[in-house]
Amino acid sequence: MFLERIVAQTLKDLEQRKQEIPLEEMRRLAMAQAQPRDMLEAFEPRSRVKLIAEVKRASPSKGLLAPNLDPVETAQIYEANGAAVISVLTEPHFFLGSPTFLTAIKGAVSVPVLRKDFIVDEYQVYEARSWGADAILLICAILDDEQLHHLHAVANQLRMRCLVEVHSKEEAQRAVAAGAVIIGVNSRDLVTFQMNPYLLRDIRQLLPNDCVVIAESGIHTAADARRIARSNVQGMLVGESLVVSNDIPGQIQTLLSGANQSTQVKICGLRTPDHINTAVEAGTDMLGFIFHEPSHRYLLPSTLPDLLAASARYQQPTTGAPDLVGVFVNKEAAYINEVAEQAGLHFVQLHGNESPELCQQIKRPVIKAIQFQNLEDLSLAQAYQEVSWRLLLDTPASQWGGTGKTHDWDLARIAAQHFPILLAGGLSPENVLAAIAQVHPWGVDVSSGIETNKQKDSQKIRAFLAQVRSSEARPISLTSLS
Ligand SMILES: O=C(O)c1ccccc1N[C@@H]1O[C@H](COP(=O)(O)O)[C@@H](O)[C@H]1O
Repeated sequence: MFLERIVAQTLKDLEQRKQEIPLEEMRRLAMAQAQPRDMLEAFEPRSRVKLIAEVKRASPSKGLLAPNLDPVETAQIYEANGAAVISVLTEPHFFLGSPTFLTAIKGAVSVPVLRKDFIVDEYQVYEARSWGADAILLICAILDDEQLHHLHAVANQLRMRCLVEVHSKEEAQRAVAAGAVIIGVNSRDLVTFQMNPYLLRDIRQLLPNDCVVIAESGIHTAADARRIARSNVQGMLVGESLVVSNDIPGQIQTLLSGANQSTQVKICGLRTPDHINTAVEAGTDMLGFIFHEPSHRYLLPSTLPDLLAASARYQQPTTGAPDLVGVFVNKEAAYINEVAEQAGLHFVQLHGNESPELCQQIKRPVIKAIQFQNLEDLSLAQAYQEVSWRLLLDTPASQWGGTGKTHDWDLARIAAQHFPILLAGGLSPENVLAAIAQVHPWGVDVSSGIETNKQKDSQKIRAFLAQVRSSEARPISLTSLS
């Protein structure tokens, strides 16, 4: 396994460096440094996803990426375009890095600098500080609990922050137990190098809300950035897609605006592989399935896995893989949890008059539909906001939802100023741009408006998504990122 090879090489190199500068001397050099910059502060305000931009010339999974990259110039471009932290590899054999890159970058930027190496020995922590690093990476997969606690403590004594990287639920629990406050979820399998786009969401649910969570690996497109933003992360660590880009400022803008300013789209009421394929191809973020029997869009929950298996585009492991949302009306919590588990749902949408207590019993993040009729309903929404992942505003109706009728967007705008909302009810390719401009929702949700004669219409699905994405093709200002 490549990890073992890197660690073995790291230990070999380390022995050499310890001969040149003994531990006591390295500790003294570390202590003599000026106070480090606080990486935790770089993630304020936590409501926005920040960028940790990585300087690297090569990687074990991809080989040479940018062998001639100028480390300092690249770091300065990153900072000038909104990166909150610069990550630097100093490992020379697999990443073509160097300690001189780190020291030179630290002197050339004003944001915190992270030493992102394979740290297994306290000597490397002192070394990192003596080179100017403000923070270090600790990889759970190469450390036992004792090492993790010890290295974390040494870094803290030096007032450095640690980014503690995890690849599994078990490692996430170990990181939390070690006192980690900044946790990186690396979605790339360390043995196969395969990406698991759903790992982040699964692990995020286990991490305390006050942790800073960083999405790591395979973040290339605006769709990837929107996907990680659905997992309530505070940062994304990006290397490859930046260093190989011939337009680094443009790529940073794509990712930051994808995470912070894009509109999430849910295409709802799907029942056929063709329409699922169309929605995925057109770039939807969420696929919705109606588990409410009276609806003409009803789908028997047990048929969802087969439906997805027959949808080639959903099966293709693209990094922007959409999330699955099951829509329920006034069902028991136990039933909802069972369906969610068996059908592999990522989110549960509760569209009836389910209580806040029931929302709390659901084992998936809840999207709670609210029929928002007047300003007094804002306090009702507040009660649900505490127990749901997102609030959905739909048009009040006796059949609960999917009416094709719009509601008061002025009221919706007021709600959107208080919470991130999913706007539903009567949206269509014709009116969705106006809705976004007026309400500024976190996301939009559509069903009737992409149907013809009560059947989904591929052309309308494409047109709807094209309209939403066209609203995002505008530059963002750097001040709006801070
Ligand atoms: O679509 C349905 O039949 C449905 C039934 C019961 C609860 C919710 C339902 N759909 C939700 O309604 C909105 C879409 O509204 P529209 O059709 O675009 O006006 C969406 O949230 C669906 O999940």
